[in-house]
Amino acid sequence: MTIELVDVNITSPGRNFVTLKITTADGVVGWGDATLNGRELAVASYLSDHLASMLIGRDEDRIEDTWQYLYRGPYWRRGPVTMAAIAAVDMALWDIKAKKAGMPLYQLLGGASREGIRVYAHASGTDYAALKDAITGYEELGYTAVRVQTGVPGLGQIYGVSATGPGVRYDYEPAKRVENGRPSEERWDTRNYLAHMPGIFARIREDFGADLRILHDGHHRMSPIEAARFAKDIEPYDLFWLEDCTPGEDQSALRLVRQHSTTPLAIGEVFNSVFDYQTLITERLIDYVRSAVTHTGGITAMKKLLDFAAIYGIKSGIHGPTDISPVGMAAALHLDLAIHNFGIQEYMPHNDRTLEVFQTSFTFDRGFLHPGDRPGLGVELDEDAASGHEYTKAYLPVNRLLDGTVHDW
Ligand SMILES: O=C(O)[C@@H](O)[C@H](O)[C@H](O)CO
Ligand SMILES: [Mg+2]
Repeated sequence: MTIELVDVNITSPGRNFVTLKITTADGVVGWGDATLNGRELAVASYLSDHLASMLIGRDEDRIEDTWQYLYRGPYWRRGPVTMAAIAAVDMALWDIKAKKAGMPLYQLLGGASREGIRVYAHASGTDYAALKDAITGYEELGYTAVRVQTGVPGLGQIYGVSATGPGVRYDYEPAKRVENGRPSEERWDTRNYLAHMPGIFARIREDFGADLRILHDGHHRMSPIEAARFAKDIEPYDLFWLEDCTPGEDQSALRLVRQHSTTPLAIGEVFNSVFDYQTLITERLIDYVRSAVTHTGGITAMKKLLDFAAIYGIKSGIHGPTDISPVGMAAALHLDLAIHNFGIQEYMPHNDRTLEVFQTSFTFDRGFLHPGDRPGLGVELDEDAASGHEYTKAYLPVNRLLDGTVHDW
């Protein structure tokens, strides 16, 4: 059969999502996530202005060939806009193939390698007391792993710290609706941060014991030598991982961190190709691959990337904040269930408005997710519900040092 219709849906049920819909000549519908936080319309244009006409009339079953056609065909390669567009096509074609087979996608990827997918939650607090409450709340829900972020003395609102207090469902997402056409700004100081954080990890270990998996996101803010010192300082607290300690472009920066510390390292949410990992994987400079399926060329590309990582003993830690739509999240869960070298999955539940627009079949039970057994990815977009939420510009903040210098965000 052939691809008959290619539609791009933009909706904003609390935040912006771009979703690709591919319909075959015999009426099978596949969905793909094309959401690129803050640059949504660029991917939507890439899909509708450039890829749609290339897809119509193609055989929907030829997923690998379509991937290569879209990747190698246009001469220009890689980059988050291109790779998110290719990812959306790839997810939609896998959704169609699995629906036609009458199987949940993970069956086509080799079947389940585990019973459930261990996830980590986002816990934060402006001070330690609030952070402790947030962690306690997640433990009560059965979570076995939490990412912890906290306020730093001397700094105001900073990355990763929820504005909502304890008891309110944690729904932190730093992309803010834009009112004057520009993103908001935050201030940062790495010295204050480095002085403050080790004590926070010490208190968490004291209060929660040895079992809890503790993760932390450095958000690309440290220089190589700062990251090396930090990773070494926090070794006694046995982190599950330290994420994005140095800027994402600089693969060799992690050599220095590695030489000084055994704290496990994760990186990759801003990567979009296996080539961004070439040095990191072959030199074993990281422990977890953080790519999003949505931003790294889809299921076809992620499966190859994770198989490559497996040869070097490196595991998955697929990106899953709320700027990945439920379609992209489902793609991650099917991979997580099927691959051998699964590490952990990030899980930031979508808000109720998002879940009215995207009907999901994945389930959460005491710290573990399962993608469900509906044929395909298991997520359907309700186009009527989606049409009620108009696109609203939202950007991640810009980060500056205390003297005003623009810094990594
Ligand atoms: O690890 C994470 O989930 C974060 O780094 C988010 O991807 C980032 O704040 C953009 O939303
Ligand atoms: Mg991150």
